[in-house]
Amino acid sequence: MSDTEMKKGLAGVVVDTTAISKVNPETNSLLYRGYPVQDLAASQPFEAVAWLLWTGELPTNAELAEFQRFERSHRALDAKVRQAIDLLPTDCHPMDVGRTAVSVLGANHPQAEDSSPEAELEKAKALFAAFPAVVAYDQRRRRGQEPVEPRDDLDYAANFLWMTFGEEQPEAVVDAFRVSMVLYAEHSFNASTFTARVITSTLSDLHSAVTGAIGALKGPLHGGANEAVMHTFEEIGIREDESREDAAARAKAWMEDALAQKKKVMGFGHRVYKNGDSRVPTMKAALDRMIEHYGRQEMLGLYDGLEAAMEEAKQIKPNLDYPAGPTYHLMGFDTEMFTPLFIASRITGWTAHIMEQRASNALIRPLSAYDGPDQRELPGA
Ligand SMILES: CC(=O)SCCNC(=O)CCNC(=O)[C@H](O)C(C)(C)COP(=O)(O)OP(=O)(O)OC[C@H]1O[C@@H](n2cnc3c(N)ncnc32)[C@H](O)[C@@H]1OP(=O)(O)O
Ligand SMILES: O=C([O-])CC(=O)C(=O)O
Repeated sequence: MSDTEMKKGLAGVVVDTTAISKVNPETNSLLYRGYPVQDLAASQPFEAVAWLLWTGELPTNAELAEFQRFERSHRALDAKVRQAIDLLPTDCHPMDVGRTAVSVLGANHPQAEDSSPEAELEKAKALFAAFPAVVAYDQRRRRGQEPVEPRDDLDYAANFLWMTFGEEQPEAVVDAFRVSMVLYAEHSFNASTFTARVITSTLSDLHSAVTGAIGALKGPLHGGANEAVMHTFEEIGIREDESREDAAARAKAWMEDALAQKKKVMGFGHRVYKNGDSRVPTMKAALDRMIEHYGRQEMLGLYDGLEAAMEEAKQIKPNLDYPAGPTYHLMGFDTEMFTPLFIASRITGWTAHIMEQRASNALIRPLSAYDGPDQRELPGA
């Protein structure tokens, strides 16, 4: 690329190095600090994956136990955050609630303006621990339900579901949720992470960078796609008593019609992976387990029908948001809450990148090619 060549959307441009994750479209693989993501999803608590992303190594048993103690003692919904959320309408988008909550947490953090590595790690851990209560509180207030206090005998994933639904969830459900958290945690220089890095590159603070990242994640071309996938399913119509075959046929017809109208269908395609998203097989397996658990074969029909029709027409593969959306639906989350779940997970990757950017900073400021009017004189001059 010459110095002046323009790359719209920065497609194909390498902006910096990172040691946090490796997205490899050739081998269709994703490594977090060298470990295949599917191996982490098969064996690690989400707390251990967060630690890995921040520090570069999996925690020892003692480190994990200490971090889990910290996480459990920082779970309760902050009173000021609760007040701020209560000022927001119950029909605003839950991503606005998440964005506001992080902003309030930043404004009230005693080390808000301390960007030392120790303070950054402390803030990342506290944010990781605090965010599930924001999602759970917001989900419940929208349903007119009282908040549920965290339980410190449950791990991150089990407690997240407990605070949201007020009932302990079966092991299979907790595990599928944990898997989704591990898979959503990190993906190199995606739009929201890049936003966090741009903000950090001005030497702004961690909570500002995460708040900006949430804004970038909200859009349907990025994290908002998991919500949009469910809107597609809802538009097609979810009929619990329908056979898998009938659901697939209706979904296929819907997709053919959408593509004939040149619509973009969320949950398909990816800027980096052109041959399938490395995380989809693991997330799809978790979805299959949920479909089995809840006895909802018609959901599989909708899933398969859309995927097959897209493959036939355009050979475009599903991305992670495609299996994640129906998984969260089956667990009982409202559709609008899906992208805040992505925030809860990606806080780990964002904050790891914020620390990496700060440790080796250069202001991120690309050039633009001007295509406005030539220099001209003011009228009457
Ligand atoms: C966790 C995540 O954030 S994963 C991404 C989540 N986002 C989505 O699911 C949104 C839907 N997908 C898309 O919009 C795109 O695939 C993106 C934005 C993710 C990546 O796009 P890009 O690499 O910029 O490719 P681009 O959008 O230019 O697509 C290339 C071609 O494939 C088509 N295409 C790509 N994705 C889709 C889709 N989901 N539905 C229909 N057509 C699509 C485009 O229309 C375009 O066709 P054309 O060349 O005939 O104009
Ligand atoms: O990498 C991307 O562009 C989007 C994505 O899949 C992610 O952030 O998980």
